[in-house]
Amino acid sequence: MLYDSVDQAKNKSAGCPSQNQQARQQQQQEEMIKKSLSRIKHKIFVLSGKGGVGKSSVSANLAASLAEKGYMTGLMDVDLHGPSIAQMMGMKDLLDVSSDQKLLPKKIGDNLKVVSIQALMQDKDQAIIWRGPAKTGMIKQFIGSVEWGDLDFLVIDAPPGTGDEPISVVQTIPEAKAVIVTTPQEVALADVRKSISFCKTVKMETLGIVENMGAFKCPHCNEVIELFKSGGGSMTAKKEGLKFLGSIPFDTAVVKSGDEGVPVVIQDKNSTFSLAFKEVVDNITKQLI
Ligand SMILES: Nc1ncnc2c1ncn2[C@@H]1O[C@H](COP(=O)(O)OP(=O)(O)OP(=O)(O)O)[C@@H](O)[C@H]1O
Repeated sequence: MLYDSVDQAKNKSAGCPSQNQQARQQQQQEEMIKKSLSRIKHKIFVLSGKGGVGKSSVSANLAASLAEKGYMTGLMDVDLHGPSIAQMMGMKDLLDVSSDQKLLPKKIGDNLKVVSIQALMQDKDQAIIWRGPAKTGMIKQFIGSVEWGDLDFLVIDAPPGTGDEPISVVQTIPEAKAVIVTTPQEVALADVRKSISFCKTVKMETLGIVENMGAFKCPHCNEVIELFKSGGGSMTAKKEGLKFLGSIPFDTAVVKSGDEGVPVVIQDKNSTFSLAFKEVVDNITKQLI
C-alpha cells in the first residue's frame, strides 16, 4: 500500500512490529518490488559522487532521448533530498493512484513515463531530514509501488553520494547498471572515485563515466572557456579501466530548458549540449542492445 504522506512513512518505520510481522512485511515488499520491475528490460542507475554536477539533467535528457528513439522508457526520481525531475519535465500534478493503491507514472508524449518520489511529499519544498531506516523504508516502498507496465529502459535518478540512500536503491534494484556523472575539476573527481569504488563494492556493473559542464563556447565571440577545467572525466575513466561515455559542454540552454520543464534534447536539438549528448546516448545503448 502506498503511503499518503511522509509522516505516515515515518510512523510506519518508527513502529515496532514483532519479528514475524516484520519478516512478512519485508517479504511482501520484496514481492511488490520484483513485480513492479519485472517487465523492464534495462535499468540504468545514474549516480554522482557529489550533488550539483548535473545528474538529474543527464537522467532527464537520457530518458527523453531514449523515448524519442522509440524505446518505451521510464524515468524515476529517487533523489529524496533534491527531487528535481518533476520540474525538469514540466510535471504539474504528480500523483495518480490506481484502485489497487499503485502509483501510476505520468505519461509524457507516447513513450515516456515519469514518476518522482516528490509525489509522496506533502509540500514540494519540504526538506527531508529523517534518519536511515525511515529513508530506506520510504525508498523501497516507493520503488515497489510504481506500476510501470512494459518498458525497454528505466532511468533512475539516484540520490547523490555513496551513503545509505544510494545503497538502498542498489539493494532494491540490484540488476541496474551505473552511469556515473562528474564535472571535470579535481574536487568532483575525488568524489567520482568514491562512486566507482561504491559500484565495485556493491558489485554493480558500470556502463561508464559522463563528464558534464565541460568547455563553454561563448555565443558572442566563440571563445572556448573551460569553466571547470576539462578532460578530467576521460582521464579518470582511463585510469579506472572504465568506458568514457562522452563530454557534455556547459550550455546555458540546459538551465533555460530545466526551468521551462522541457529537456534540452527536445527543446533545442541543435544546442551544443544536445549534439554532444547524442554520443553519450549511443555509447550507452550500444552496450545494452
Ligand atoms: N551542461 C550543463 N550546462 C549548463 N548548466 C547545467 C549543465 N548541466 C546541469 N546544469 C545546471 O546545473 C544545475 C544542477 O544540475 P542538476 O540538478 O542536473 O544536478 P544534480 O547533480 O542532479 O544536482 P542534485 O544532486 O543537487 O540534485 C541545474 O541548474 C542545471 O540546469
